[in-house]
Amino acid sequence: MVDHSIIVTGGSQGLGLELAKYHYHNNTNSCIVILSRSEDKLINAAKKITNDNFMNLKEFHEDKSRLYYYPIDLSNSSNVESLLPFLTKLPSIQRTYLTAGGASVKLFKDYSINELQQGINMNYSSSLFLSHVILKNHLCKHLIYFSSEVSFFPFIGYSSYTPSKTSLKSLVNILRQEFPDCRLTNVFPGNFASEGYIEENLTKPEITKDIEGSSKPISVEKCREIIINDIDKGYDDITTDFIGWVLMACDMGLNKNWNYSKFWFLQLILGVVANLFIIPVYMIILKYDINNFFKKHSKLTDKDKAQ
Ligand SMILES: NC(=O)C1=CN([C@@H]2O[C@H](COP(=O)(O)OP(=O)(O)OC[C@H]3O[C@@H](n4cnc5c(N)ncnc54)[C@H](OP(=O)(O)O)[C@@H]3O)[C@@H](O)[C@H]2O)C=CC1
Ligand SMILES: CCCCCCCCCCCCCCCC(=O)[C@@H](N)CO
Repeated sequence: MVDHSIIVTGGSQGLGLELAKYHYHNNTNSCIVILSRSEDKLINAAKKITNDNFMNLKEFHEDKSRLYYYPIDLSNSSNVESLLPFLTKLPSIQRTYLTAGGASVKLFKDYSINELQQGINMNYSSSLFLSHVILKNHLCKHLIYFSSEVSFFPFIGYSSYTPSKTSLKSLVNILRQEFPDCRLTNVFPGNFASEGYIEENLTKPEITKDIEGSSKPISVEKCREIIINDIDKGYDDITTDFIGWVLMACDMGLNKNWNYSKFWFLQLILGVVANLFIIPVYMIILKYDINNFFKKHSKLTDKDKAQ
């Protein structure tokens, strides 16, 4: 008997698909809805989750299927508002995973204006608008946001991505105050080997790879396991590797009263000590490395010009 629903945005690939698959097989009394832009990708994902027992949410029929897909660009505010009638038809929504997002990683000068707009759309608007529809209409009491470890520490290469992920973190802190009855989880993943991650690595500058080297990519399954375990234990600020935990410690500041993360008190102390003694040294070394990167770069482009 289906008695609740779980929504997963970005459910057509990567971590979103993995979360949908997990809940479909482990919560057999739930109805799962996956959302993303591409209908083809959604249908392929639905086939991976269940061989043929899935439907378009527009034809919702609780007794016929437990898996629904809905093609939608979640960064389009009027599209998102028009989802409301479909969402209200669902059995009570227990969790909403706002997984949609993704990074294109290169130097600022190498983006087109359109790519910069896409960065905001995918990583901020896509979670902002759906949260509004859900919270305003009391449709779900547990929303899970996907920021990133980069939201604690912005660095070269991620200019089209990090500012939006930091905005999400800030949004969640405000919404926790405005919706005290709701559980708002913020996940800050480190690298994990999804389709999106493989693609971003094709353009990622060497210096960016060097800086983020301590966040070794884990598998999508492992990432899902860490997140679900932490959610089940009651944590609401979740990182997926050690460097993420350290970076969160350094960033706690005014958030500390709203942070519910693993060993948060230890984090708070470590953060104070690291900000005083370790980070300033690290930042000097980083500045030196970035200078060298640009020197090497300009030598290479000079060579190009000479040829
Ligand atoms: N992989 C990593 O190393 C890390 C990832 N993250 C974050 O975790 C989340 C999942 O990452 P990952 O699995 O790698 O992502 P992928 O890039 O592999 O997949 C992104 C998903 O988001 C969907 N999507 C993108 N834009 C929109 C939109 N405007 N409307 C609706 N759906 C959209 C895509 O589907 P479609 O193309 O069909 O729209 C796709 O299903 C993302 O938010 C990402 O930023 C955070 C830290 C590290
Ligand atoms: C003591 C202080 C030392 C500071 C060391 C800095 C290390 C930075 C690690 C950042 C890892 C970022 C992983 C997430 C990347 C991401 O979100 C994308 N891959 C998206 O797909």
